[in-house]
Amino acid sequence: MARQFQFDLQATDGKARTGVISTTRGDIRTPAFMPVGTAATVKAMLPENVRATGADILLGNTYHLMLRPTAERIDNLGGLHNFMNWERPILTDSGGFQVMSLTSLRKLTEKGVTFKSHVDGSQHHLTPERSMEIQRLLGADIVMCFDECTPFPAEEDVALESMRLSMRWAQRSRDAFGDRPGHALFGIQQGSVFREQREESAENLKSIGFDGYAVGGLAVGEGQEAMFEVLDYAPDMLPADKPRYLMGVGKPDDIVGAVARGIDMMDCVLPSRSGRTGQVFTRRGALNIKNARHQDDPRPIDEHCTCPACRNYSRAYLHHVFRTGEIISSMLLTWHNLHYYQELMTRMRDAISEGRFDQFQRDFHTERAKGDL
Ligand SMILES: CNc1nc2c(CCNC[C@]34C[C@H]5C[C@H](C[C@H](C5)C3)C4)c3nc(N)[nH]c(=O)c3cc2[nH]1
Ligand SMILES: [Zn+2]
Repeated sequence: MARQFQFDLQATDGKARTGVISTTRGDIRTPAFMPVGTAATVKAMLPENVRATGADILLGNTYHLMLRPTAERIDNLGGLHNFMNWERPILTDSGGFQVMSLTSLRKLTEKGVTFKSHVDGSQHHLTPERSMEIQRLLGADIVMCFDECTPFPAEEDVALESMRLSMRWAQRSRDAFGDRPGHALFGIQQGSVFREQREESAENLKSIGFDGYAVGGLAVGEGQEAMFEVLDYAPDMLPADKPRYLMGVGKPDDIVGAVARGIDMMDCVLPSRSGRTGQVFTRRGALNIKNARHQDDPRPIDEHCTCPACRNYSRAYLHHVFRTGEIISSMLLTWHNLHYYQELMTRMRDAISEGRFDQFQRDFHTERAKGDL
């Protein structure tokens, strides 16, 4: 039977790679940026418009959906793809990251995490086994191991224990996931900013065996310099023939730097969440449309951009509808940001295919140095 989840590397340029992950629900062009669908929706976007920006895969939200409307209800309604009208691949995180960042009343033990719902205060237990069941009920094409994202900063011995817990949970996740053709399970490397711990984690994950490997425990406040220092070696510890997913990244310049260091997949709330706060991304860097300086500006956000916001609206208009709190503001700014991110991925894939990624990186930073936003 044709392998249902297949990563075909098509070109490399230095450490940067481009290829295609073929799945039963469609192909994912890498390097890939995955927009975030928080509670079964990419906020302010219709799924067909998310697709129009160029997205091949979305993120679902295990933590929110398990609380409301519950994974069982979504399963009874035909799964998350059907529920949110997105028929292409969906990746779901395992829920642990959110529990640690959203809930205060929680207890972490070898078994898993016990916490109180921020929705109605009800008590919940998340374990590797329950996380695998929830992600199966949601119907995710790519499932993430249940892990603990080690907080930053962490003492070396604390980070070591945290990583080893995640590795025991990775084995339990693998065992509970079972054999599910057409569905993939990704392991998550931990080890904070400690090289030997990153190595031990990678070796542990490789001995268990996964369809893809995530670099976890980054973008947690360490800053870009420290993150790039870890990315200078951590991805290389993971199998070269499997997708490498950097979790929670990031700003456009983080993304370019991560791709240059061998990362294939990324997710971040930034383009959608910041769009709703007026922050928009351009080749020259980010600007905030609510700034009064835009109120008479007839130009589009970015004259190179072909998104509906840049084709049909001025900065003055976008400034106005943001200031007046019009719903169209969230729609247009989110659409522009997601389009900008996908266009950045397209430009990187083309540059890697044509062996000119170094030139792409130089041009990317030169453009941003020009200012005149
Ligand atoms: C921002 N920095 C960062 N993120 C991280 C995430 C979440 C990735 N995004 C998924 C997520 C998280 C939230 C917000 C949206 C929807 C849904 C809930 C899934 C994206 C991480 N997730 C896991 N399982 N492990 C990590 O080490 C980790 C490290 C991160 N460092
Ligand atoms: Zn645009």
